[in-house]
Amino acid sequence: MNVTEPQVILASGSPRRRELLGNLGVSFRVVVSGEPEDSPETNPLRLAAELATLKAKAVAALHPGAVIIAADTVVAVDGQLLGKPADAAENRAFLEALSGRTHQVLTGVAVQSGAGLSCEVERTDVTFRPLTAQEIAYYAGTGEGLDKAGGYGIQSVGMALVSGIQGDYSNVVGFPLTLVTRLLRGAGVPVWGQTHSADPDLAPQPAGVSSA
Ligand SMILES: Cc1cn([C@H]2C[C@H](O)[C@@H](COP(=O)(O)OP(=O)(O)OP(=O)(O)O)O2)c(=O)[nH]c1=O
Repeated sequence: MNVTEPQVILASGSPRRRELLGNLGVSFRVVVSGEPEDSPETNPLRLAAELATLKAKAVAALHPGAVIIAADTVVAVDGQLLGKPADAAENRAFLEALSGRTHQVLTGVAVQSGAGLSCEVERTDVTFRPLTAQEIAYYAGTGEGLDKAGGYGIQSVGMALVSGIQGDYSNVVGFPLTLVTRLLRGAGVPVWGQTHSADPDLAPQPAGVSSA
């Protein structure tokens, strides 16, 4: 790492986020905030932004001077919020709610740096094919969805539940790479060796909450 580059901290215990941030060629270390992810917020977009901001600020308070990046993923179907299922029974209930429908995956990304806090939310629409009771019981029995919002993992066995996706795939896995790239570059962190991009979609934008 160049000595003038800011120190980057990923405020997340998620192995998916660690792997995806590594793919961007960013040198970083991991510090998990341990903040409880509790909020009375019922709007999925605002909830994702609020929880990502909470995680980033908790770690920023302990590491002033570093650039902190945090994220939070929530799933919403027909106005119902689905977090991580508590057990296999709740995982089955989530899969029943998602079966044959299109749901929204929203990931809030918060970057705290000397320039302040930037937080935005990326949205991807995912459609599940209609599932039989046997398929729901089978997938819930794998346990794959228990540590994941919505109770499934699109990157693994759960891919077979999905009939369509509209938007950024990496967002569903919990780390929307186009948004992450833009926010990190806006905070002066090189991604693939660059702090700027000719692509207008990747140009730094004013801080705020928006959906794609
Ligand atoms: C829908 C879906 C979610 N997920 C994951 C992404 C997130 O890691 C997780 C949602 O929980 P989060 O609370 O966003 O993240 P986390 O608890 O895993 O990690 P941390 O709070 O420390 O950053 O669900 C998948 O991996 N695949 C999927 O298809």
